[in-house]
Amino acid sequence: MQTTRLHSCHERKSMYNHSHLTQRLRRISSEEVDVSGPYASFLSDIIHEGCSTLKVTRVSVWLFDNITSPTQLVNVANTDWPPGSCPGCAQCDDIKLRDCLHLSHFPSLNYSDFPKYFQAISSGTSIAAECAASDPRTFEFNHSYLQPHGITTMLDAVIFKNGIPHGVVCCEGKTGVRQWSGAEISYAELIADCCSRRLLVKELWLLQQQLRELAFKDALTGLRNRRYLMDFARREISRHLRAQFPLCVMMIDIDHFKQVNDLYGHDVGDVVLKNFAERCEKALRLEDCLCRLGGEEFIALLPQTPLQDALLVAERLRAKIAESAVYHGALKITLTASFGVHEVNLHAPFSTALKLADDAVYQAKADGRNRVVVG
Ligand SMILES: Nc1nc2c(ncn2[C@@H]2O[C@H](COP(=O)(O)OP(=O)(O)OP(=O)(O)O)[C@@H](O)[C@H]2O)c(=O)[nH]1
Repeated sequence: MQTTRLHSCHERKSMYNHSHLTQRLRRISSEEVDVSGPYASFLSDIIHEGCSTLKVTRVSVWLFDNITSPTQLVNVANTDWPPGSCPGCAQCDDIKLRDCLHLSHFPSLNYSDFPKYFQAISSGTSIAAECAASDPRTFEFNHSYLQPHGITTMLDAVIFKNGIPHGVVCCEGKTGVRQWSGAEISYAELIADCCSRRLLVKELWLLQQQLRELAFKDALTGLRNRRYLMDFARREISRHLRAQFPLCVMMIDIDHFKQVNDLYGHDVGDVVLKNFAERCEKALRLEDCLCRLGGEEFIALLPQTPLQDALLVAERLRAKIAESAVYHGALKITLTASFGVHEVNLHAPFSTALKLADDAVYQAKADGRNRVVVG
């Protein structure tokens, strides 16, 4: 036998409202197309929507400082703040806003001041505090916050990360004791879920950025690596072709570096390589791209530089390296380097330029080292 459950008029209305509200929220949350952008603006949009829909005074997002053993809740979004700003740095542009999310700019609550509230959030259950002043989970705010601001009722939905409570979306009202309906609680939870998803996307994006950074970086010196050089050169060649600018490569190879390792050990060799890279980087322009090709071999791409100028740069750097020593503890290590300079034929493959610069280094070594040769 089939049983039919008849919904009361109130329930039907509430169900209709709920589905109508969640549709709006789902639409907003689907608008997060540019995941590289600051998530603060996404959080701001979603809590403003929540504020007007739930007809509350304020909605804010708070995240634990440490998910496994939280000591603070940090307020990262608040409908009271003007869009695109955060309280500590009103001048912050989007980049800074994105970067300052973990800094002390934001208001925070300490576990020691509000232990019951922290414990309630850590339980993972939403807090529908009809009367915030008397609810055992929120009464700790009474004298310092609820009374001074006239807040009477609170609805807090927990934000999860990998199934563990990570923060809270806090909705506050001033309209006396308020009985929160199931639909309203679900709605607040949906806002919290949208926040957790956006936070996860943000983290994945940051990880991806870090991986990309690592893929193009030489681990020892922190300089760019060969992979970066090839990509950078492709773009620079195209730019230089269009503008008809000259482009030069300067290959640098430390002389007798094997002796440094043999005499002082590989660790000291590493220190010398790092120091060498720093000295070269300091001597070059910011727009010059210095990379470590591997071992004791480096290369710099010198944009908008004719051959004569590149030769001057190489000669200046060669002299500087030969004149100054590397100090490591009591050790004083002197170095020289051989240089191969070549003006890139913008119509030929970049690998040809690399080969010719390499040949010039080889020639410099053959001619006695510590010199600059044109390739
Ligand atoms: N410490 C250290 N040594 C490295 C690293 N990569 C390569 N080397 C060493 O660099 C040395 C390069 O030696 P060679 O290719 O013979 O060149 P060289 O001794 O500089 O001699 P010339 O180039 O002919 O002047 C080798 O001993 C490598 O082991 C590194 O990351 N750290």
